[in-house]
Amino acid sequence: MSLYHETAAILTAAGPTATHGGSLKSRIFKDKSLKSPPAQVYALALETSKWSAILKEVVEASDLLKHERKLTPALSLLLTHDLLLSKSGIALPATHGLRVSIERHKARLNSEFVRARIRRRCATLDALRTQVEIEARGGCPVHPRWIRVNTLKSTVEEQLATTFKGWEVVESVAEVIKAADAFDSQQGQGKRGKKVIHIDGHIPNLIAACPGVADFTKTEAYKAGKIILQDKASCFPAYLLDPRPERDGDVMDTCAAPGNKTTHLAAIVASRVEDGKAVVFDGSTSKKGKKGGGKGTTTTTIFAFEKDPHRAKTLQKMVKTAGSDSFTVVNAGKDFLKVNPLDAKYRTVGALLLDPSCSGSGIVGRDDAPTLHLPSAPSSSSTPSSVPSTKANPKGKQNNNKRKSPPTSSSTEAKEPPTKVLIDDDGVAIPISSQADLEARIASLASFQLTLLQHAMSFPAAKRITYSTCSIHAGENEHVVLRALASDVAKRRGWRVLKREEQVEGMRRWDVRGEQGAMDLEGVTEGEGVKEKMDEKEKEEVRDAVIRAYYRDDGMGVMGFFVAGFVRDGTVDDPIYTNGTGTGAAQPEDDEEEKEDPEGPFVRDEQGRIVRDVNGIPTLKSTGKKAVDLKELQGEDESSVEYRVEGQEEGAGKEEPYQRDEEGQIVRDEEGLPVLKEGRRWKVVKGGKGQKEEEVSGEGESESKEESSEEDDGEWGGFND
Ligand SMILES: C[S@@+](CC[C@H](N)C(=O)[O-])C[C@H]1O[C@@H](n2cnc3c(N)ncnc32)[C@H](O)[C@@H]1O
Repeated sequence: MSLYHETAAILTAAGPTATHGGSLKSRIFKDKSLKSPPAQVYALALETSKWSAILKEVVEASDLLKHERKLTPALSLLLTHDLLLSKSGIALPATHGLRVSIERHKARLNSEFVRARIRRRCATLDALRTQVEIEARGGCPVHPRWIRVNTLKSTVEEQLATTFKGWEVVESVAEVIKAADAFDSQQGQGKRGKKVIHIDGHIPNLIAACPGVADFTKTEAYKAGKIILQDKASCFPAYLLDPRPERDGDVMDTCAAPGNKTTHLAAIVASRVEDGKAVVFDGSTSKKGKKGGGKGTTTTTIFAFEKDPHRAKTLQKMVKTAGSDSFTVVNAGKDFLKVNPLDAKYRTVGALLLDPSCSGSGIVGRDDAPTLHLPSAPSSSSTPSSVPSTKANPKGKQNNNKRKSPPTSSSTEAKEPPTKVLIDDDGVAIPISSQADLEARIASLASFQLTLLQHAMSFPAAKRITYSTCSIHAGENEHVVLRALASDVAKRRGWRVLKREEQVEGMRRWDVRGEQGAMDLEGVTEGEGVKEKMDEKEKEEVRDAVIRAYYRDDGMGVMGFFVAGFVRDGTVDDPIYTNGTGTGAAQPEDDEEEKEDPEGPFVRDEQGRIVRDVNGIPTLKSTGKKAVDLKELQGEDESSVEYRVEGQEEGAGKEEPYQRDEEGQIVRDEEGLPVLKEGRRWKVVKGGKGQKEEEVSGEGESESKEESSEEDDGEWGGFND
């Protein structure tokens, strides 16, 4: 198969029927069956897609597909591209059938191409080239290359002296954008970008560099994890979350791969260093009741979850390269929704970053193919002429009226492609052919995003959350925030939005805030409480609190993005965490018992606290003796337990479980109770045949439940909100 056939197959597989498989680049580079060099296939596919709107006009106006019935629409685009735009022409031998079939129409194709350029008011091919590049990025100018210096491994100073040695540091991002624009208009002419960088004024340790100078992925700094290529807007969530070990304890990144934000969190957490250790949590007051009475000098843990096992591998690699693996636990292939917030492992998680899958509509101009415009194939009834018509469409108009009816095709490629293929940020391609399609897709994503956010809100010690998307749709952004705030879990637990004046300095100064139009709540259904409960003042507070970024010519040079912060002060808490389930929630353990059992069966001290021995076992008021140690019973085989029913003869009616002495007498302890055979234990139950109701209530039960939750793997059946 030729380069052209292989590329055509790849391009058309990304069309209407493709719903998965990742970005164009990853599909090509992972395709082991390709005979042509993947880089060549990718360059051809990408460039032809960029030019396809113009090439489609050229192919249709010249009737190429009518005359060359062996050509498919995709092949015609690829060959025309190389014929008209590639310096080296068509990459086939001069006698190759495909090459011949296109070159015999060269004059006609050329003149249609000139017409297409003039229609676009471009005096030169270079001007047209610039226009095509801008259109391919959705009408936006080229952006700087954003580079985050990973402070776990390097410093801005070190990078200026090494990776950016010889680069000029300019005062504003606007100067970098200007240089980037200049480079953009010269693309394809072998020109390089200008060596200028700007140190960002909003996000610490972030650099904007002019593209087209260096391939940073090839630098030593990149390979060593000293620099990370991450758009400025994508740095907002971790920076806004502002995790502080002494205040927030452990941190969770709930949807983590590939790991840009996980590693950013790690760098921020570690930047709180004072004593050489990565992170120190002092186990202060709000953590009362934790195992061991607080973590003392334990390092903070970042728990990262990634549902997709393949993406999780990238995450693991990135965490390691960034040097944060010693305090990041990667839960590979783990669905965050199945994580039990009450699991003891997560009882000190105070800050969560939620960056779920979204429509990706803010990512324009990323390394993927723009929409492919395929020319219509001729209907099977039309008669091909053997020679190219030089008179078709003499006025140079677009030949749209030639085919008023939908194209009938002999080739599957001839099908009209969907209006747009929405490639979400996980690389999933969804054909969107109507506004209704788009709305349905956004609604489905929003419902999943809201579920994740409510789940994050249910973690007992959580006090801070950021929610972010790289979407521009209000349905995935402001609406999710408003719906989450109106939800039961938010109300019950006292979650509110992190106001602008409470945000970290750089984010406070970022002026692009929530969309006014989004506050009309168009598309949000009645009944969720948002429309009913939220007044205008509250909505305005939210609008000013949330942060947006747009991929457009606004001088910011960033991708489309959205982030909101949530906080709760922790004085309001959910009864589920304080009803004696022993989850380590904000309420002290003894208070929980107080609620459960105001009088209680246990001996108390003068302050009303239950008296316990070193093992935490309380003393029964009724007997003055220790309550039965359920902890020891935990995990034992039921058959090893002998139930002694109050008021009954011990062991009555059962196979004898007691020890006997040499004379055959039952061995008894000082209280007269028979001593059980080895491996057997007493358990006291209240009267009644076969009942196994434990005499020790409340706390004992909660202890055993807590233990078992510590042992499980954190999988969770769901939070019934
Ligand atoms: C937008 S990406 C995250 C990007 C990442 N935060 C970064 O900055 O590198 C969303 C990720 O969440 C993962 N994901 C989606 N649903 C998830 C879930 N329920 N639990 C864990 N991961 C999930 C997806 O597989 C995808 O890798």
